[in-house]
Amino acid sequence: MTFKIASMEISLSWKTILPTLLAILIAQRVYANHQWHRKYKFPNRIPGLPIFGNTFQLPPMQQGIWARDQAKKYGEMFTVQFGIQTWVFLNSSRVVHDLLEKRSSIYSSRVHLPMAQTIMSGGCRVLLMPYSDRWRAIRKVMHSILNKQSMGTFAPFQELESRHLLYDYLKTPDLWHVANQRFANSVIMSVVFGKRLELDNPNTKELFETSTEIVQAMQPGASLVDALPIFENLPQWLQWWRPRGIRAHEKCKRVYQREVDDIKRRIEAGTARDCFALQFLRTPEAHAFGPTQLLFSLGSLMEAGTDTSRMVISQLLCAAILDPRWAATARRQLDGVCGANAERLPEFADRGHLPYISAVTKEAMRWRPMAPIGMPHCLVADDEYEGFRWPKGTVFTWNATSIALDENEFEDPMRFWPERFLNEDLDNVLKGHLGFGPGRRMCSGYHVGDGNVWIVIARLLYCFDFEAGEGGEIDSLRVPWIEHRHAPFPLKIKIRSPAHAALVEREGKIATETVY
Ligand code: HEM
Repeated sequence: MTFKIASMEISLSWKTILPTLLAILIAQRVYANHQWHRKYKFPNRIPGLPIFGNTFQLPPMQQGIWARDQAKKYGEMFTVQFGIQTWVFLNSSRVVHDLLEKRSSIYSSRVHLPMAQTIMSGGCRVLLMPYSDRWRAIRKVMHSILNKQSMGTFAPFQELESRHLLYDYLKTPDLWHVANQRFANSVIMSVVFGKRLELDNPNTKELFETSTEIVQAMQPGASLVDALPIFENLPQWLQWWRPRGIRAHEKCKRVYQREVDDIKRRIEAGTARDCFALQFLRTPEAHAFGPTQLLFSLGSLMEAGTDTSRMVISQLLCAAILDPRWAATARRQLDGVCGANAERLPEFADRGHLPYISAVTKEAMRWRPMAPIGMPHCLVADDEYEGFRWPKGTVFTWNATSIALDENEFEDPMRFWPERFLNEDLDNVLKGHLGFGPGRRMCSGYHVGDGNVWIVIARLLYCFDFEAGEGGEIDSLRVPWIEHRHAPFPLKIKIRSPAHAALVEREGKIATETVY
C-alpha cells in the first residue's frame, strides 16, 4: 500500500514535472528564436522545407543557372538554408565589392568541413583553411613566389607546354580535351615541382588522383558530417566516415612527400629547375607550421592550378565556334604581328602588340565562370549592411554566373565580346570581372592562370581553324566543363594551311621530345 501510495506520488510528480520542463524548454527556444530574429535580419529568404531548408533545391549540376534564376526572382541578395548553414548570395558586383572586397578582413574565412578539411586534409589544405595566422603566413609566401615579377621563371614552362599542345592538336585533333588536360597538368607540375608530366608514370597518376578525390569530397552532400558538423561529436569509433578520410589523408601525404623527396634529390644534385617548391623549401616561414602543412601547401597549388586552366581553355574554343567574329579579329591581330604565312609562333614577348588576345583572356574569365556560384566565404564577426544584420558564421558567396550574365553589369552579356575589356585596365588581369574571386581569398595563382590561357589561345588561333562538330546545337550555358573523360562538346579542328602544319610540326616536335 505504502509502495503504491509512494509510486502514485512519484508518478504524479513526474506527470507534473515533465510537461512543465517541456513547456519551459519550448518557451526558452521560442524566446531565443524571437530574440535572434529581432537581432538579425537577412535578405529575402527562399522558401524551403522545415529542418532541411533549401538543401534539396540546389541541383548537383548547373548550379549557376539555378542561382541566376533565384537572383532574377529575389533581387540583389537572397538567403538560403543549406543544412544548418545560412548562405547569402550576392548578386551584383556592387554588394560583392562592398562586402567581400572592402570588408575582406571579416568575410574571408571558410566553412568548417570536418571530413574534407579536418580529417582528409589534417586542417592543412589552403583552399579550405579558415582565415587565420597560418593561412595568412602561407598566402604571403605563395604571393612572394607567384607574383608578376616572378612570371619570368614560369613562362618558359607555359611556352614549352603550349607548343606540345599544338603538336597534339595537329596529330590527334579528336583528343583535344586530353591535350588540354595534359597541358594544364604539365604546366602546374613544372611550376610547382620543376618537372614535366610523364603520362605513363604511376606516381603522376596517383598525384592527380588526390586532386580528384578532394574535389569530390568538397561537393555539397558528399559527406554527412560536412553537411551536419554536429555529427563530429560522435565518439570516434562511431564515425564511419573517419577511416576513409584518414586513408585519403595518408595517401596525400605519401604522394606529396615522394615529390618533395624527389626535388630535394634534384636540388642536391644541382639539376633542379627553378620552381615554386625550390623557392618554398628555402623560405623559413614555409617550415613554421610543420611538415604536413609544408606538403599540403604544395599539394594545394597542384590541385587549384590544373582543372581551372583546362576548363577556361575549353570555354574559349566553344566561344570561338559559337561566335567566329571575335576569333577572326584575334586572328587578324596575330597575323599582323607574326605574319599571315606561319612565319613564327606568337610569344609572351608579343603581349604588348597583341592587346586583343589579352582582352580575349579577360573575357574568358567572365563569360562562363569556372566557379558558377562562386566559393563560400564565411563571416567571422557579426556585421551590419544596409539595414541587414548578420551573425558570424553566415556564409557569403558571389553569384558568379548571375553577375556575369546580368545586363546591368555588362553590355550584351551573353555575347563573347573581348572588346569590352579594351580599356585602360586591360593589363590589370583582375579588373572588370570576378573570374579569380574577390577580396583576400582571391586566387593565389592568377598570374599563372592568366599566362596559361593567353599563350594557348594566341597559338591555337594562329595555327588552327575551329568549327562545331556533329552532334547538334551547343548550349554553352549547360556544357559540363568539368567533364574530362570525353570532349565536353563536339568540336572539329583543322590546321590552317600546310605552312602552319610545318610550323607546328617543327616547333611542337621539339617540345614533345624535351625532357626534364
Ligand atoms: C584560369 C585559371 C584559374 C582560375 C579561373 C582560378 C580561379 C580561382 C577561384 C575562383 C578561386 C576561389 C577564390 C575565392 O574563394 O574567393 C581560386 C582559388 C585558388 N587558386 Fe586559382 N584559378 C586559376 C588558376 C590557378 C593556378 C594556376 C593556381 C596555382 C598556381 C591557383 C591557385 C589557387 C589557390 C591556392 C587558391 C586558394 C586560395 C585560398 O583559398 O586562399 N589557381 N582560384
